[in-house]
Amino acid sequence: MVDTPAWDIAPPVFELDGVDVWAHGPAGRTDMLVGVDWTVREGERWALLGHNGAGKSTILALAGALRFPGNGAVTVLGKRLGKVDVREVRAQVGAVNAALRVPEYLTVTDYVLTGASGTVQPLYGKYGPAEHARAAELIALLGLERLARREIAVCSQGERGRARIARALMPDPRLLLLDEPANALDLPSREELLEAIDSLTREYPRLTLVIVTHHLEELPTAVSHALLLRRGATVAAGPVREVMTDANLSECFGIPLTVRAEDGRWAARLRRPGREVA
Ligand SMILES: Nc1ncnc2c1ncn2[C@@H]1O[C@H](COP(=O)(O)OP(=O)(O)OP(=O)(O)O)[C@@H](O)[C@H]1O
Repeated sequence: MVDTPAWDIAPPVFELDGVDVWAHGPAGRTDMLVGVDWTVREGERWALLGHNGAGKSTILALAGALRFPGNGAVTVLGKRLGKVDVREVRAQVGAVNAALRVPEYLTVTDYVLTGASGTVQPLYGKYGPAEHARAAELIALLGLERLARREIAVCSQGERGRARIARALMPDPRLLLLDEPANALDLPSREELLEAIDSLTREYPRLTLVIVTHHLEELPTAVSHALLLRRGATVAAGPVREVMTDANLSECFGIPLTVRAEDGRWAARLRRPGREVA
């Protein structure tokens, strides 16, 4: 066997080393993450899968430098949380959460431009030709060209979702976190969004992506790796084809599942005894 040369290994972008996270509430202590080790390297596109309450959002909060671990070490873009100014880290991480409100009165272009200043309101004096050109490029990449001058108020949920991603990409982040990007989208909107994410990864092959979802059907073909969580602990992590097995997914979601891959897209359904698919 030939060893992989060191220069072939992409640098880590996000690392968890023995991470525990917990919280204390009226009902006592809740363990949110338990002994999680995870390394995400530049250009990898990870699916982060798990049942409700598995700890997915907690991991995204660590990756976005929005919270600290109780035990263990978290390193984002080479910076160890707790030892650096988190604002420096946050500026290089794009986070997209479908639950966040988008200002309705802005046009798609103005909304995307606000990503350059990291503000809710546009700061027009701060946007020069470079920012306008980048906004136009991202709007085209996310398939929103026709809507560039349209107000967000009249955009569909799918269009808003793609605008959120374009906005998050304005500062040219090295790590992009997508929290349930296809949540509540109808089928055409979901497919447009997944196509847009695939185009994005072709255009920016060094961009590192983490996509959180409960549904395998909501994963774009670009996904290269998967981390499966159950009750805050890792079930499996690694290249998507090795990890997304019936056994691992069944353990992850706590029900017997049959998993299929077709043209890079994934689907899962309940395995019924005596009705196994050949
Ligand atoms: N502030 C808190 N205090 C106590 N428990 C919390 C707190 N925040 C989250 N939790 C609990 O930690 C666990 C992990 O939550 P997290 O939001 O990371 O899960 P998730 O996988 O993102 O879930 P979902 O798919 O429902 O969004 C859950 O059991 C949740 O109830």
